[in-house]
Amino acid sequence: MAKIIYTHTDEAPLLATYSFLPIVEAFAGKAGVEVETRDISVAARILAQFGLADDALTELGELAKTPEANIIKLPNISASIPQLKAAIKELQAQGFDIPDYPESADTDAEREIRAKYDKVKGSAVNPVLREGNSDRRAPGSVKNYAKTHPHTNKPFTDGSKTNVATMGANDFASNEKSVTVAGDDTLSIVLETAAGESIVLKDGLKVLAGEIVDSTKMSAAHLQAFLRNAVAEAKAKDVLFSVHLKATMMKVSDPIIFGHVVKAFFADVFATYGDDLAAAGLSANDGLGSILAGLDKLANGAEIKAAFDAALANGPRLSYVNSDKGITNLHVPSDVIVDASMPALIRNGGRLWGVDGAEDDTLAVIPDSSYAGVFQAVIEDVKANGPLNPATIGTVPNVGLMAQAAEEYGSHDKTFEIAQAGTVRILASNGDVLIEHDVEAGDIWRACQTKDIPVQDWVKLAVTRARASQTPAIFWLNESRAHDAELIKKINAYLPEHDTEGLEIQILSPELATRYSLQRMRNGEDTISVTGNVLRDYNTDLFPILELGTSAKMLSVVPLIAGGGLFETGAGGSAPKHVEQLVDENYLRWDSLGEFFALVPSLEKYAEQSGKAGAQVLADTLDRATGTFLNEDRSPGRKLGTTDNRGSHFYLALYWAEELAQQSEDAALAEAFAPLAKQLRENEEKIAGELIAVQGAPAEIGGYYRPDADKVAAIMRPSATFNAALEAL
Ligand SMILES: NC(=O)C1=CN([C@@H]2O[C@H](COP(=O)(O)OP(=O)(O)OC[C@H]3O[C@@H](n4cnc5c(N)ncnc54)[C@H](OP(=O)(O)O)[C@@H]3O)[C@@H](O)[C@H]2O)C=CC1
Ligand SMILES: O=C(O)CCC(=O)C(=O)O
Ligand SMILES: [Mg+2]
Repeated sequence: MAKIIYTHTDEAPLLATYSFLPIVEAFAGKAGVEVETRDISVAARILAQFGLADDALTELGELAKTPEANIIKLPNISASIPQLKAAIKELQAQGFDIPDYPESADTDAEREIRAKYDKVKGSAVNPVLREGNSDRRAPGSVKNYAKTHPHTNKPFTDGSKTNVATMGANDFASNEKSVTVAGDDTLSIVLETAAGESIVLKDGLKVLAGEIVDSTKMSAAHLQAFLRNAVAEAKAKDVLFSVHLKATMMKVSDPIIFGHVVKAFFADVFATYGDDLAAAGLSANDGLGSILAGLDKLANGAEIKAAFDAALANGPRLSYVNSDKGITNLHVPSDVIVDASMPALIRNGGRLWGVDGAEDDTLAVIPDSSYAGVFQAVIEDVKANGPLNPATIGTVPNVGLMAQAAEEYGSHDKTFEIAQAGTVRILASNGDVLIEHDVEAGDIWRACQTKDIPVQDWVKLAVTRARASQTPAIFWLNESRAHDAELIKKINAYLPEHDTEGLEIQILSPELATRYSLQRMRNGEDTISVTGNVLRDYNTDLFPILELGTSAKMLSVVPLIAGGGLFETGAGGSAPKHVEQLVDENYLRWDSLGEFFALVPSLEKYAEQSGKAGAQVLADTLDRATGTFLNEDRSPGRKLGTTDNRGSHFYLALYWAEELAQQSEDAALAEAFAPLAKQLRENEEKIAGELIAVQGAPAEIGGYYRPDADKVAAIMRPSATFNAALEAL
């Protein structure tokens, strides 16, 4: 039977769910729309590994491959190792019998535990559920709202020293090699060491005919040299030093690169004390925060702490995530995530925050050059032409290739920090060498796969969106990159299968595509970016943050290849700092517009799947209610004493109930909702008052990764009047 699955995730979206889901359930129930929930939070996923919770993620991953899928997916934590350890500790404290994260994996038992936790680590949900390509855009109503209520993109100062530093050679971009396999096969990845030993890194790697396979490496020696130069450059130019990686989504490669940055920034400390730190199991990959927290275990911990302090004082000035709490850019690998951090920097006039909280120009280090040029191109444009004006600029929606773990999403089990020098080869089952790279110890080698069906679907989606919105579509691909060159061949083969008459469709390198899109944007024109997986991620924070101030207001749909729907909420993340604010002052700034937008196509899909016309009425009325919500400016404010997330849900419920009461397609629904609409309208001031009255005091939720359900429900639903009205529906 048709049903909508609403996911419980983490952090701010989870808190918001405790307020919004009861409204959804009450409204859906009246139209006979079945809503179920599944818990895919990092805590639940850990417990599932040890048989202590249902494995909802595997279940939903299977469902996503069927036409029945109708899943609403809120942002979830892609956990770094420090986050994973914190979650484990919290669950143990709550009485769950789960093992510690093994620092080393020397025994079979340790390896087994490590393997379980590795399944939870990093971007573990999205690649499983995203069995389709991505369609993310700002709905017209949101774009119009942004034009009439523009946020501020600050100007860069004259002579701003902010720039991106990137390798440009000896990195993933420049070392890439790629092939398209002719037939179905099973590949293996083998390292032949300089001493002549063959080590199988991975075998049983199934590929399908027409699949693009690529591999590449980042040279550790060149990465270190690049980073030492970048540290020196930041010092010489007297700007802040900041690094921008994706240690969550690129869960194997990027924490290693992050570790190199920590070691380069604190080169002298590691030269003197590196062995002591390693012996104590303190890894640079986990960040400065983890190292500092573990120093008290060491006999010479105080001495090492003093060395870190001296390095911080003498090195280039480091950028800070939270200067009040002394949290630097290098503290936690998951604190600064490039998709959100670079646009936030650009929106802020190219400035980040230093040790004293003061803003300054920064050297933004993005080691791999595959996509760093996109951010540099935006910076150069804004320096030359001034900030982008949200009141007048066009929009850049995205069609992104990500289905079936396309591109970097599929690299997790094929990324290796090479232990010994030699040659890594990808071998066909008949022994043919498909790709090979010479490697040194410490190099990061990785392979990606991109299946043909997702590429066909992506090209089709691009043409469909270009046609539907009468907007040029630009494929952001660099013909001199090996993988992109293979993709371009496919695009040239598949585009003629579609009616592209009268449409502008081009292939431009990411840098040129950025400049072209920005130029059109400044003319008020729209341009679809059709990209691979990583640029999908980057562009769907970059452009929304510049256009709308946030990516929370995006419509984010994943038409699943098997025919079902995955409806994501917004394009941003789980906003950890919002949880902090709720706990400190009982105020939740999370904007649920993404959830409202997701629910409309989900209800439409349900109507199609179940044949229940009432679901379509719910969708249509919710769509109109969301329009009123925007017109009436009911999104949460940022400050205490204004409507927060809970208040915004009340207003949505009010407008939705009124739309339902007024519509004439379904008389029974109109009748059912008339009393609720009346009651909410009559009690508007009282309910809004009850929701604001609780603000200002700390809120205890009984956990961070697995908060206490009753406590959160009480905190997120504090209006007795509103609760009673919903109850009576
Ligand atoms: N789809 C998914 O599952 C995603 C998950 N993540 C995960 O989220 C975590 C945090 O990632 P991070 O990169 O810091 O990104 P976040 O988006 O969580 O944080 C950056 C900022 O985005 C803004 N923001 C995002 N969504 C909303 C919203 N609905 N309402 C209001 N503001 C919002 C806030 O910025 P401001 O102050 O400027 O308003 C927020 O502080 C990580 O674990 C990451 O892996 C990240 C991206 C997507
Ligand atoms: O999968 C992840 O880790 C994050 C994904 C993300 O940032 C996005 O989809 O925009
Ligand atoms: Mg993203």
